[in-house]
Amino acid sequence: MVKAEHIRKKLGRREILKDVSIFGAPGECIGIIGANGCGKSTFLSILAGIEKPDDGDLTFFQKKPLTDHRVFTHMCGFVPQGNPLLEDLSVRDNLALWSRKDKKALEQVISRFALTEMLHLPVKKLSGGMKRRLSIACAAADDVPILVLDEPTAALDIFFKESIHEFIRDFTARNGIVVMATHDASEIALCDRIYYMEEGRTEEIADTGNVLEKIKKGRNKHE
Ligand SMILES: Nc1ncnc2c1ncn2[C@@H]1O[C@H](COP(=O)(O)OP(=O)(O)OP(=O)(O)O)[C@@H](O)[C@H]1O
Repeated sequence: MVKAEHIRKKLGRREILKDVSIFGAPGECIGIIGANGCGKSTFLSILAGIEKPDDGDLTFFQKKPLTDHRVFTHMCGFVPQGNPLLEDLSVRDNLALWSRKDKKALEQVISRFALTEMLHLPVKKLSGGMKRRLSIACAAADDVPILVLDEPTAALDIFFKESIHEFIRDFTARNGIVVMATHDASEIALCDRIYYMEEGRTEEIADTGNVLEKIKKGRNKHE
């Protein structure tokens, strides 16, 4: 399982995260929603080991990543909001760079993400949708049990969106845990558990039918 408890984080002088807690069991897709700038990306980068929290704790399947950083590497794949790929390198080289897998296992990832045709291409020649798909393939290449995705399908067309949603469904069906920030209603529908973030705090939303109403209220408060 994934557990974040009472995470706090200051950026500059502002305390962006004041008390953020989430829980995810194997096979669950966890959604983090909330208005722009509420701190979703900051929290996800802590969950993926990119940033350190000022306070609070993380547990990944009884292991403590904050005291043993290797736990992040072995258990967690991360797709940040921006493009993490090296643009001048080929698709194959990006996959090899991100993964510790042997050649045979890598071939399976290439086939699962339908990347065969473009392996030799430099990343800079790919469309935005293909780059996103490749970023997720890189994050998932090592068969990690946890995937942290920051707005995985933002700005993608319906075809790419659906192919990434299919991957998320397949990953959780194989008992993986996905934690993702999203503003997308079709993605919210994929989630088994949803946390609403506002003013640096999270609240689990029991009635997922209420989600859009909640976002609207939060937005009005800030206008
Ligand atoms: N390095 C930094 N120093 C100071 N403030 C920062 C820094 N990085 C981000 N912030 C601020 O922290 C707040 C939270 O940003 P964050 O990107 O985590 O929000 P978000 O919920 O992911 O937003 P969005 O939905 O737009 O992606 C924002 O107000 C942002 O301006």
